[in-house]
Amino acid sequence: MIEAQGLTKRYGDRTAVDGISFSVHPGRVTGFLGPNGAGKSTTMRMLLGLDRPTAGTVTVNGRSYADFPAPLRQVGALLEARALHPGRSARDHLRWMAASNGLAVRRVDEVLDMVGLTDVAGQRVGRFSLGMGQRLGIAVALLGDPPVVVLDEPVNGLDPEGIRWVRTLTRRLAAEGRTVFLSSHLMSEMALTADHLVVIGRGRILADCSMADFIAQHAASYVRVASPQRGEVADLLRSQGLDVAVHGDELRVQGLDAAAVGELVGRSGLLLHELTLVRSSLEDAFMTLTATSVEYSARQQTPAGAPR
Ligand SMILES: Nc1ncnc2c1ncn2[C@@H]1O[C@H](COP(=O)(O)OP(=O)(O)OP(=O)(O)O)[C@@H](O)[C@H]1O
Repeated sequence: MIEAQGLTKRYGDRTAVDGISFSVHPGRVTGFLGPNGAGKSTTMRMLLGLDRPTAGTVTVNGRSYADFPAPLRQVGALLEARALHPGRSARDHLRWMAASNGLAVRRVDEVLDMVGLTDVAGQRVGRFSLGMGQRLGIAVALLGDPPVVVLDEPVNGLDPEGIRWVRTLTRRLAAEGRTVFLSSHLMSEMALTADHLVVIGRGRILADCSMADFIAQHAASYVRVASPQRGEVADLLRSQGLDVAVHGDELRVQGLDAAAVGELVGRSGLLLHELTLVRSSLEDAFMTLTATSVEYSARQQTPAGAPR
């Protein structure tokens, strides 16, 4: 389990992470979301002992990363493209990582197989594509068979097959009882992968809840209604106290489920051509929740003198 308590990082007068507390539990995939500059990478770097908190703590199974005698056995991590020796082969890179961390060299072929790099294991990593480099980074993360796996943007540079592979892999790691903590900009992918979400904006926690609760709380679903008698249907639904918005040829109705809307209209004898429950996506929910954080960071990044 990963636990952050009052975790804070300041760079000069800029607060990148502002006193956040959260827990990442084993047996499920926890997604870590936030707009650009929200503090995700800084949090992950502190978790992995690459940056020192200004205040607060972050621990893995009760200990700081720096206190683990063999960290790769405890926490496997993929951060943004790591420095690889371009002349070394993928297999040699993994062997070197295994040897320098006291891990069994036979594990190298197992992880090469797990990430689908067996056929190219002898090639120099300098000639690897971005996606192959990501797979190698994931192989390093899994080398020590760790109970906790932290992946920052693991699907970057992967093709659709690779993206699906990361989804299956992370879900399997969680099903094996591991703690899986994952960031991604691909919302549709995160919606399919994560069970739980921690969302940050401007260095603070905006949400820490299940995926289902997040979507239910932060984006509204509605019933799409199409009818040749649109005006009468709208009047009827409004007379029942429902919220009805007109969008082109369709009505968007909130306050009742599709079956109940259909029964109401059906009893009145009016005609219906379409009745569909439209569920909001994770992306809608994320945009709603983080709108202010995004505006803030957009303003922050406007160059001096540029029109606003
Ligand atoms: N070494 C540093 N020195 C100064 N400021 C930094 C440093 N690292 C990060 N920051 C600032 O801290 C804030 C959080 O950055 P961080 O990279 O953690 O965000 P992020 O959520 O990972 O964003 P992205 O999705 O763009 O990677 C940003 O405002 C960033 O400019």
